[in-house]
Amino acid sequence: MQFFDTAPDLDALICQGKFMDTQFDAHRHEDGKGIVIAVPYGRLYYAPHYFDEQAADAYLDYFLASHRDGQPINHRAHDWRDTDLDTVQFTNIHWRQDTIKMYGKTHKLPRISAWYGDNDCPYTYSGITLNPNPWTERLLMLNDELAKICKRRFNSVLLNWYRSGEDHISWHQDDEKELGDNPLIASVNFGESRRFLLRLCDDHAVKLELPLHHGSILVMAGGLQHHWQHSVPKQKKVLSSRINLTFRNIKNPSD
Ligand SMILES: O=C(O)CCC(=O)C(=O)O
Ligand SMILES: [Fe+2]
Repeated sequence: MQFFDTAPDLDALICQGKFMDTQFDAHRHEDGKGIVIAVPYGRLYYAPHYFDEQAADAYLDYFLASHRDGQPINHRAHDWRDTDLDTVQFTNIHWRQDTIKMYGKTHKLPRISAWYGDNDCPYTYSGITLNPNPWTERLLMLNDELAKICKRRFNSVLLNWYRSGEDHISWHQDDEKELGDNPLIASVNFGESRRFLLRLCDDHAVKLELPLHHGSILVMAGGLQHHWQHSVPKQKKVLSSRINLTFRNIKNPSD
């Protein structure tokens, strides 16, 4: 698997107070690992290499640990695109390929997902309702790590597994009712780097691209989910896996 092997200098991401070649103000976060980018209606925390290579590798191995017919699968060498996942046992994560109904027809989502969280408050996502699995130790470790940045704990996490560059997520906003006003969403990434795109709903010319590398963290805050859309487009040349986790707070109807 090909990863970026040099941590880019955070200062190189900020050019005269702006993020790269954009018009958005940016400054270094006090943690020394990330930068804060101010955008209309919201702000982002972006740490391209929050976890070191070794820690990130261990997370990737954990999420994709699996076997078939009693034989362990080497997830890095395995071609997942041609694999029927019903024939694979995953050791740590209950991966599933969800379906979505559009114009009366059922379609498989172009990625594999899993939902984990505090209790059984169901969450409706892309028209499907998911009940969370109970937290695992490693997911709780990530939640604790995010608390350092976000100063809060999340009650749930959606895991997405992009088996190759064919898997993707189309333009959308995470603005479901259950997430409340101005939801804080923290994304953690392992495996292949993928392009993460943001655009203003009212003016698609106002946009931002952030590469999400192995071991990166991106936090979306403020009114971002109400005013911006985001997507992870197909990247035909990407042949192996990327795991993305988005930590969220789901409001209970009783809250
Ligand atoms: O894979 C990503 O980086 C984003 C996933 C996402 O936007 C979502 O699950 O809502
Ligand atoms: Fe999203």
